[in-house]
Amino acid sequence: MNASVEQMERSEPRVVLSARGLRRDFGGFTAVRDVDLDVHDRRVHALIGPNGAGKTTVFNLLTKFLQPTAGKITLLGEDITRTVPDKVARKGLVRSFQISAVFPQLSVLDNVRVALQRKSGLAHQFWRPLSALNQLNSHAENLIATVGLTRERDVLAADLSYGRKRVLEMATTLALDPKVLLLDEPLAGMGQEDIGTIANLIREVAATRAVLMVEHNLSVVADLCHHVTVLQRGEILAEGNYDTVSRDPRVRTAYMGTEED
Ligand SMILES: Nc1ncnc2c1ncn2[C@@H]1O[C@H](COP(=O)(O)OP(=O)(O)OP(=O)(O)O)[C@@H](O)[C@H]1O
Repeated sequence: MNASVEQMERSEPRVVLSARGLRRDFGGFTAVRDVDLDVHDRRVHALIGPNGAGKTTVFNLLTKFLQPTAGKITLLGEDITRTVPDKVARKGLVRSFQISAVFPQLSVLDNVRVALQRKSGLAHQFWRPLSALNQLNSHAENLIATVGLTRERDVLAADLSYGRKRVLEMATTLALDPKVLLLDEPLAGMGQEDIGTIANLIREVAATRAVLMVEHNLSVVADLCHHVTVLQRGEILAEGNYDTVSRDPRVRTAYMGTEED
């Protein structure tokens, strides 16, 4: 490792995505209010809170699927408050399970190749046969190995179990090489074995990028996340590492009766 890389590894990770004074009104109802958020490179950041707290709305605001009523959003130092979703994704802010569609009638390999094709700008060559994607093969094989799907390489996506499908979605998302990865309840509906696989994958993925995730499974949040932001009724109730927020009496009250911990 050269000296500058080593220094970067040791230094405090930089903020890659930030929001200031984020607010969203729906008619007379304020779903998100005064939200300040800093998401750091090489860190897993969780957004948690009881049902209706505003987590999905914050995700939709950050990915520009919703326009904020007020506030500012910055990605890699650039103001993206008024940028359209497609452009935000191309700048490196990608929400998994959003634009990374999995095609059921394509194999695992072809799904990843198609995703890589989009990233490489070959997408406009749609009239070419699938064999035109061969140049992307080795990259696709690497990605499939990274997520642990090598054995299922030639299996149709439709024939994968639910958990393995989510792993494939992760691969197609990573094909876009996001700088900031937003994961919407990545462990929802999964069995214990798949939870372990996806959790390890998220940890690996965050070694080279930022991850912001909405997650209800608090033991996974405790295990995986460096930083936790707790929302309640659209506002930030508490933030810090899991130990700090889980000991906060306000957080315990907010969760009382909705989560066991
Ligand atoms: N398009 C909309 N129009 C009106 N109200 C909305 C709209 N979208 C969300 N809301 C309201 O905003 C509040 C926050 O909703 P949001 O879906 O962001 O919460 P959440 O924390 O993601 O909840 P959950 O954990 O249940 O998914 C809720 O009261 C919801 O009813």
